[in-house]
Amino acid sequence: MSPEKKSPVVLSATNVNKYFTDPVRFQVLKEITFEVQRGEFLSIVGKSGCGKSTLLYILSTMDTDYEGTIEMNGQRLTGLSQDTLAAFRNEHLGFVFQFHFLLPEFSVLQNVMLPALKLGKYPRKEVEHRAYEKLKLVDMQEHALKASAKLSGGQQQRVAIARALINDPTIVMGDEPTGNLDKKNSQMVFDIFKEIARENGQTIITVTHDPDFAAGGDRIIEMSDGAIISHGHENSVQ
Ligand SMILES: Nc1ncnc2c1ncn2[C@@H]1O[C@H](COP(=O)(O)OP(=O)(O)OP(=O)(O)O)[C@@H](O)[C@H]1O
Repeated sequence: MSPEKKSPVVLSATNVNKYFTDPVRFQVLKEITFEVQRGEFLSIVGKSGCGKSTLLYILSTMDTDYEGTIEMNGQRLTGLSQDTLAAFRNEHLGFVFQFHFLLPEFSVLQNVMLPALKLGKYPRKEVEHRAYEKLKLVDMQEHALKASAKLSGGQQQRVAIARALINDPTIVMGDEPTGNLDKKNSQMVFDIFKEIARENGQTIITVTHDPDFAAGGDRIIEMSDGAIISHGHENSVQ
């Protein structure tokens, strides 16, 4: 693809280093530098212990104890206060984990509405309308009024995706989002991610051990021993 056709960069990490000191000091991330484009579906892979989750935790803005620079949406995030980062996260980032972390006693609809109520950008009625839209996207609208604890694992993960999407995040981050799912549900999660990247230009950054999931995206970054050893092929994001 020619450079002028490239989508804008939504995330850049520059010379990111991280050390753990317990029980002994060791460098867990080594000079991590890469960019991610708008609408790109990126997977980060590598052997267990190579530093994938540590990197994702930094990209998620939850870990601020690192060297180097992280920028997202053209904004330098490194050095910002915890409050500013929390507000940034809620507005611009969505998270899907291996375990869904839904509040079991709340309804599906309430779980999905929560991040939008916290954002405070829309009146409650509008939030409810948006939540139904996101539930429709993941084909869970018929379960909106059920307690989330009453759903199957795959259904709960789809609700967790709807919750991650409620504020229309620029970037959706996943840490093993299919790690706990069977093949059919994994495919469903993959299809939803693919659709929002293509249709809405949302960027997907996922740490995964699932080779099919990684292979179906636009690009694979491979890590080994705290460093990026392959940036993957030039993707075809328009
Ligand atoms: N809080 C911590 N303190 C000290 N060492 C840690 C801490 N968290 C992780 N580690 C170590 O850092 C290394 C990278 O861990 P990380 O969880 O990022 O790897 P990973 O690639 O995500 O592994 P997996 O695929 O098994 O989830 C591992 O050696 C791990 O034991």
